[in-house]
Amino acid sequence: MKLPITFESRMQRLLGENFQNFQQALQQTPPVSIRVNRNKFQHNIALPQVPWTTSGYYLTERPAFTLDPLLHAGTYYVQEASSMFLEHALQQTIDLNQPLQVLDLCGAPGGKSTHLASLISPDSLLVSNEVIKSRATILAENIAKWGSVNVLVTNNDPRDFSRLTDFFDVMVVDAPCSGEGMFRKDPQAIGEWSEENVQLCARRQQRILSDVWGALKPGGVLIYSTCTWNEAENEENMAWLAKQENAQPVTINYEDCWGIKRSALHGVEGYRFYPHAVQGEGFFLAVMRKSGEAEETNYSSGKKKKYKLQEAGKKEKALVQNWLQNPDDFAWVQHNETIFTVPENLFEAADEVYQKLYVVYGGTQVAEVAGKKVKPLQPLALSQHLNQEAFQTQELTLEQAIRYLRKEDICLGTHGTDWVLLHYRNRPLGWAKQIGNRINNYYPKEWRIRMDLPAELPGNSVLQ
Ligand SMILES: C[S@@+](CC[C@H](N)C(=O)[O-])C[C@H]1O[C@@H](n2cnc3c(N)ncnc32)[C@H](O)[C@@H]1O
Repeated sequence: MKLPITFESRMQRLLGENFQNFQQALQQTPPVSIRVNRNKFQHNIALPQVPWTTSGYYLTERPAFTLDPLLHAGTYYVQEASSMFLEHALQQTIDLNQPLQVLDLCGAPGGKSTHLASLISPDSLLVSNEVIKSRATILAENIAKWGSVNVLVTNNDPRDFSRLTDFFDVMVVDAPCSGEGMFRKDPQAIGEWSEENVQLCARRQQRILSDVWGALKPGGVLIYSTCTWNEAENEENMAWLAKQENAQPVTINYEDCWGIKRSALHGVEGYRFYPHAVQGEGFFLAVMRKSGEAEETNYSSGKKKKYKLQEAGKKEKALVQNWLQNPDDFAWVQHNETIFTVPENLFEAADEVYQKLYVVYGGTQVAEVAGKKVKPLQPLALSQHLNQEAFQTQELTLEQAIRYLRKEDICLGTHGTDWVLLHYRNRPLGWAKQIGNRINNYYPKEWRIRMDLPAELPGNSVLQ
């Protein structure tokens, strides 16, 4: 691997005697890791654990993830191990049992957002944002697969968040960066690297931070991360924020044996992940707290409030409400023919977000209703709150599951005239409609597996 000279000399200065180990580590195969959705998969997992999270595991090799139906069922997410340090950083800075309003500003494809969705309490709201439209669609797909109901996916520019003053208790900014920490995993990134691009990224990150800073409550916490090592995009940006916006650095404690390097510059602390010292890719994280104290949130303006979220019609709701467990815990909302839910106690906060931002996906999409015709929607199949007893279910073999996920015809040898919830290893994958002895495949076209199949399908899921 040929590294740019200016990058090499900077790393030499940063790492001193460890530089040679660093260079050697860059020649090795990157570790592979997954994070398990404990709301969907509770069994013991006999794999080595990522030390800074309770749900991350290392695999010994990279399997063909796309051909594992359990990935599509949202039982795990393929995520680089260093990034999972977010969990430890959050646990050290905030009480995750209390109701929180959390923003993941640079959310796609969804690694940190699905992690946050697992960490926050059920009465907390996560707004997961992505500025690039096509990437926001992928983010929404991954959120729907994870199956949490308390997440809204938005597609907004950071500056739009100025409409939500003092709204969030926690803000995660996993900023677009020059990607030095990804050189091993993605050698193409080396060709795109330049000192000018580093400076450009650093300025863009400052712009992003000042655009969203007003949306963080006084006393709230910012978690800033990048997958790069230069100081301009990391400690220097945090020092700039401390000076510019009156933010205080927060110290994170952790085990020395984890191999994470603590850095300090201009009084700001950061946490650095190098491939020769940790089992993971390059990563930087810092935590800052906004000065001041939050005031109690009060959404009502005194006048009779006009909501953007419209209650579902009584008749429509009656047709579908037993499709979720504990239906009274949810506000049932209707937009045209689509019925979806958000947790009842988050309705006001969710409505505020719908009023101020462009929400591309919210809560759990349950059904489309037209007259007496109802069609269950894919996110319902993957929801953590689905009431499976309301449906006929059918277990698929691996081959049938892959055919279903490719949106091909499948033959089950069954008869009937109803919706069928298809399972793989007891976990819902999606819907089909039985019409006589035929099965209509309702897997979303945009989500289908497109890769060519190998001569033989891999027998085991990584979760076995
Ligand atoms: C490092 S990636 C985020 C990865 C994500 N947090 C995860 O864990 O899966 C950075 C994201 O920032 C988005 N982005 C690019 N330019 C941006 C900008 N000017 N403002 C906000 N986000 C931006 C990119 O589209 C990309 O999805």
